[in-house]
Amino acid sequence: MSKVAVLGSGSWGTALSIVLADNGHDVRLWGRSQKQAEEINQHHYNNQYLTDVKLPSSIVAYTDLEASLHDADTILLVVPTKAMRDVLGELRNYLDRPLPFIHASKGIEPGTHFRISEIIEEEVPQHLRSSVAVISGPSHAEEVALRQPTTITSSSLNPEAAKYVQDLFMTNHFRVYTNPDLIGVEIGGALKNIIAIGAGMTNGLGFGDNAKAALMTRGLAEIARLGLKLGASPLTFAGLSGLGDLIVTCTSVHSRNWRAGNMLGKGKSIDEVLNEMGMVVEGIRTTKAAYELAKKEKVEMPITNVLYDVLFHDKSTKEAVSELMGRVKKHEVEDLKIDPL
Ligand SMILES: NC(=O)C1=CN([C@@H]2O[C@H](COP(=O)(O)OP(=O)(O)OC[C@H]3O[C@@H](n4cnc5c(N)ncnc54)[C@H](OP(=O)(O)O)[C@@H]3O)[C@@H](O)[C@H]2O)C=CC1
Ligand SMILES: O=C(CO)COP(=O)(O)O
Repeated sequence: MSKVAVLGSGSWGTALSIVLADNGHDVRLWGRSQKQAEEINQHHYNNQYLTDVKLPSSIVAYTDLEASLHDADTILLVVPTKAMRDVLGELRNYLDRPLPFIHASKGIEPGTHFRISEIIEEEVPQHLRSSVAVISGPSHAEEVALRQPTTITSSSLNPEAAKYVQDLFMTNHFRVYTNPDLIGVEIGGALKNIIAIGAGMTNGLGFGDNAKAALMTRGLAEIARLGLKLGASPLTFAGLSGLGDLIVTCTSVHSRNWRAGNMLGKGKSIDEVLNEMGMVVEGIRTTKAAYELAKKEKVEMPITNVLYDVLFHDKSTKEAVSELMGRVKKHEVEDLKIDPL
């Protein structure tokens, strides 16, 4: 059995801690809030992030990062993307041995356009990490915490590391596949959040299922277009970390990205939305990163581009829809220009 330091005690870190504890692992769940740590250690609840879910008593909460890492043999990072560098920067001061790093966060960093595995590689010296892996797929914390059937993918450039993650998490209600396409898995997980904001927005504007299906399908096309340019396999985008996660995030009331988009579609400002959410909406920052990356790579991403203007340049949501619907005529599948019979 492993001793896992889970860094990030929000909804997803807590839900994954339940999976690990159910599998018999020792979990040290690190977060910033003393009040929350006391609630977990004394009463076995994290009600701020997972209301009314009783946690296994083998989950021990920490606010001292060094103490949480003391005898850990595995690190699971689950903080929002914007906090990743700060946490890694502190963590590396407390390690004196190489450990496997796993992350479960979904984002791309604006400016550098790094995926999270790349941020880990930059922040943690090689002699302190034995491998880097990601776990990603259609998995709302609220359902995982209730032990409802969930499937997910683990990926690493090191096949043994992906298998280690599979063994670490796999239970009879949490099924883990492996996929060697690290770029595709991380890009799919991060970019589906942009499309989910758009899907929520169409709902807020009063549109129905046709608009949602259109955004999801054309959204997947542009995610795959960028992913392929970056070296991902096209098949990954049809898998759990691509289409699977896109479906769950664009159609579930649990999705914070969908809910944020829905509020924007109803006319709320971005500041009002963020104040009301109280949880991370990764798609906002990732929209900026993907917008920049698409420009740099010269990849056409029309949905990302209009959402960038809505989120960062006050374009109205109605204008965004007209702009998308009024684009020049296109082939649906760029490479498939079959001559008519
Ligand atoms: N929720 C889900 O269903 C899923 C989420 N994810 C991904 O997991 C990642 C985490 O999301 P999630 O747990 O849902 O987010 P939540 O909003 O539920 O919680 C965020 C957590 O991050 C902590 N945090 C915020 N800023 C910092 C910081 N600077 N340093 C340390 N800790 C910080 C918060 O602490 P505090 O309370 O002190 O502010 C809180 O514990 C995201 O990348 C998300 O996309 C992936 C799959 C599913
Ligand atoms: O990634 C998720 C589900 O797989 C969670 O999505 P949200 O961050 O939109 O809630």
